[in-house]
Amino acid sequence: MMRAIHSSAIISPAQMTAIDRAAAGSGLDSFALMNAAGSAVGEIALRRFPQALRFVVLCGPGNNGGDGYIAARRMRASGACVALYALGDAPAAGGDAARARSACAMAPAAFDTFVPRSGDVIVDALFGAGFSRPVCEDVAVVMRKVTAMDLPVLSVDLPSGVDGRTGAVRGESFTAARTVTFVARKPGHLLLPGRMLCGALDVIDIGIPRRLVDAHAGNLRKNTPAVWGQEAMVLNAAVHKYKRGHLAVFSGGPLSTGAARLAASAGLASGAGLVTLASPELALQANAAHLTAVMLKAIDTAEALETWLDDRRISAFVLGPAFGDVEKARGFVTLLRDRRLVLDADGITAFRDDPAVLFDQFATGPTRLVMTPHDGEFARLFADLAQDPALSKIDRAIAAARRSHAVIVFKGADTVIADPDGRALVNANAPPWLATAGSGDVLAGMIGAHLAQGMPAFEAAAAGVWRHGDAGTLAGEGMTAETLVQAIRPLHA
Ligand SMILES: NC(=O)C1=CN([C@@H]2O[C@H](COP(=O)(O)OP(=O)(O)OC[C@H]3O[C@@H](n4cnc5c(N)ncnc54)[C@H](O)[C@@H]3O)[C@@H](O)[C@H]2O)[C@@H](O)CC1
Ligand SMILES: [K+]
Repeated sequence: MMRAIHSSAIISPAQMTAIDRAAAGSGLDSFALMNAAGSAVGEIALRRFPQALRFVVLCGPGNNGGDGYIAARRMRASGACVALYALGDAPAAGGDAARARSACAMAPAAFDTFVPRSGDVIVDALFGAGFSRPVCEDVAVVMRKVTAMDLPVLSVDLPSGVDGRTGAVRGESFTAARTVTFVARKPGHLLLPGRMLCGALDVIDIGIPRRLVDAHAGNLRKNTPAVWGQEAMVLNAAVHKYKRGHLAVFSGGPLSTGAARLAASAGLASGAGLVTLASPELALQANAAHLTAVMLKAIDTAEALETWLDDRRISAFVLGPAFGDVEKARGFVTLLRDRRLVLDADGITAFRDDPAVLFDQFATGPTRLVMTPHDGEFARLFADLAQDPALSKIDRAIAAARRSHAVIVFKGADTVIADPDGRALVNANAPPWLATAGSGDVLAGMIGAHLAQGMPAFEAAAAGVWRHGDAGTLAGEGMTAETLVQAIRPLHA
């Protein structure tokens, strides 16, 4: 009776409200939806926490609490021991939550009388989509006690205290062992710190027709191969090496060549047909000593680069990893402005004093620039966006992409990929050990390879981020950037 959803859509709490209204407008019974939601929660609680001596259902004043009352009824009907506590005022008369509360036929005790005890499993139905202000101290105290006693928490929709739009914690929150949400994931399930607090996530179909969801969902998705797989080039024996793309990676000076070599080898492993390291004269020896399949070319000056660029078969470029010379970086970017380019690290920092100089050069024509900033680099180019507390990481990435005419890969454990046209993806397959020296250089090379093969910039970036996470998982804990490159799987593995 309960169906899990496998869609990659992510919908904001506001979009969820619009979907809700549309469902009511099309004649769907909103109480039936609440019944489906609450029953699913009750069933999952029974199935996943058979060790419970007592289920404690904590109900808030809104519809999240309504789901809690239905769950309590469902669990009681199966013979489980259920205790019910209500926070704040009774739900508004005539609404679904009030109806759920009276249908439950259990009188809830006052929230402040709850004393957690060993063997309790907490069903957290305090706040969900309507969470609107920091939790008060009474609630925070209970949250801290439950966490300190290590009691399992099953959260309804979201761990209470987590903002569904941003993933931020307001005041205090539960740390859930599982979260059951409805219709689709919300940003708070994927963005940090929310993601760390959700535990395992169940996304349940409560019977809202797909057409209503599609009509109100925006352009936000979870990053999966389904999003970019169509654009991934189908490689076969007839494909000439130039058709698989020629990627060029710029090296730093003699004492900082490793980062660019990592990017270059990652580009080759990701499927570029040819990769050339463009190196300063002084670093040629150091680079040559470590390269085999990657080719080497001396490029010191803007003039040398300009001549080299006559070769239009060089189909994408990576500039930034340990590049060092920011003035040279700015000059090179100007020459590369009509080419497909991944700008990372020093390539981003080079424009910190006047980001518009960079953005203007990519303002017209197809989207061809991909930037891969971590938090610090993002703040250098987009200080106002980085500092605006009202914005989520998704909002920031989308605004930055619009402003810079570039695909933005806003890195972190919850990397967001955004296109200037408003599409965005949140990535969720990266293991924590991917945060290691050189990992970003590998990512830049992987995205470069996809650009070189002709994938559109957004899909090239998304595929790079996903394959990077996949390789990290395969390489395992203790990996280094070198073993990460070795773990990159073929595009069509
Ligand atoms: N289609 C849907 O959207 C469905 C929604 N359902 C449930 O409905 C929930 C949303 O319901 P609501 O919009 O009523 O919102 P909530 O129940 O999440 O919260 C709203 C209530 O909590 C209060 N509140 C917010 N923050 C507070 C704080 N820090 N301290 C004290 N009180 C606070 C508000 O004043 C309001 O009374 C979802 O999370 C989900 O659990 C389900 O019933 C299934 C159907
Ligand atoms: K909740």
